[in-house]
Amino acid sequence: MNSEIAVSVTNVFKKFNNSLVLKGITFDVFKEDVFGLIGPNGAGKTTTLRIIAGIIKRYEGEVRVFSYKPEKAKELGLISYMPEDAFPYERLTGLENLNLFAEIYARGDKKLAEEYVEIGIKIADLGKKIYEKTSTYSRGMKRRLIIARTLMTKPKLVILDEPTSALDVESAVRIRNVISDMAKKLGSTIILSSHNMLEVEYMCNRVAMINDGKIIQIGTPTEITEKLGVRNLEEAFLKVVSRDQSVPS
Ligand SMILES: Nc1ncnc2c1ncn2[C@@H]1O[C@H](COP(=O)(O)OP(=O)(O)OP(=O)(O)O)[C@@H](O)[C@H]1O
Repeated sequence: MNSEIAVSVTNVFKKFNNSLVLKGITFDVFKEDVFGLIGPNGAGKTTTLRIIAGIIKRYEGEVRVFSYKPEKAKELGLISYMPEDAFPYERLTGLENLNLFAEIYARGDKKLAEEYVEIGIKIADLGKKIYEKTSTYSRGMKRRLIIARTLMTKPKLVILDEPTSALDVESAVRIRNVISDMAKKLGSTIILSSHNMLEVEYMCNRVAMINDGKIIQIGTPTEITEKLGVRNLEEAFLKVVSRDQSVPS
């Protein structure tokens, strides 16, 4: 496993309207990790991802992405971020969506744009549907196209906010496989968020559990489950949360 640090998050605090939503978050992500940030609704996953992606710029603490500040890493094109509510352009076909983004990211290099699209078509794996307007796509197909669009430019850091939320089992499994597969093939570092702990256990080599703006466990899924003497990450989460709540602060 690679032990070079891709992303470091050190003692990060974030307030929204005087309400503290991140309460001193610290973790490292290693190069080529598929790193899962897991926790319940409102725990602070999206806020953390948006800070790493260079979208939220005001916070306390230090974040580095390949040694750069997130804004700089974003400017250098090192980060590709997929928000939870990302959708393709519905008036365009799947292929036109991929072409559009490939042209933007290739900055005039036609050959590179073609290469991106070729990779995108493979990742999306939509068959003939790729030639149809995305307004005719199911939710799972749209998600596959968006993930293809996010990964096809071979970014050094891919950030996926809830990549499989609201998908049926079959679509979720396909997307999980694409993510695990592409991480290996493209050599990208991937950070994803999810509240589905079992899926994260399957997909990620390292995870951080976040609850109420704090990291409560970090490690490989096996390290965490063995340390806590439980069968899976769901049980681990419940055990840590109930233990924390039973200790007066
Ligand atoms: N722009 C904002 N303004 C005010 N409060 C915000 C803003 N963004 C997030 N919050 C609050 O910060 C907290 C953490 O939200 P965040 O979206 O990071 O959680 P999450 O773990 O991603 O949740 P979910 O799983 O529901 O997407 C929540 O209480 C949320 O209401």
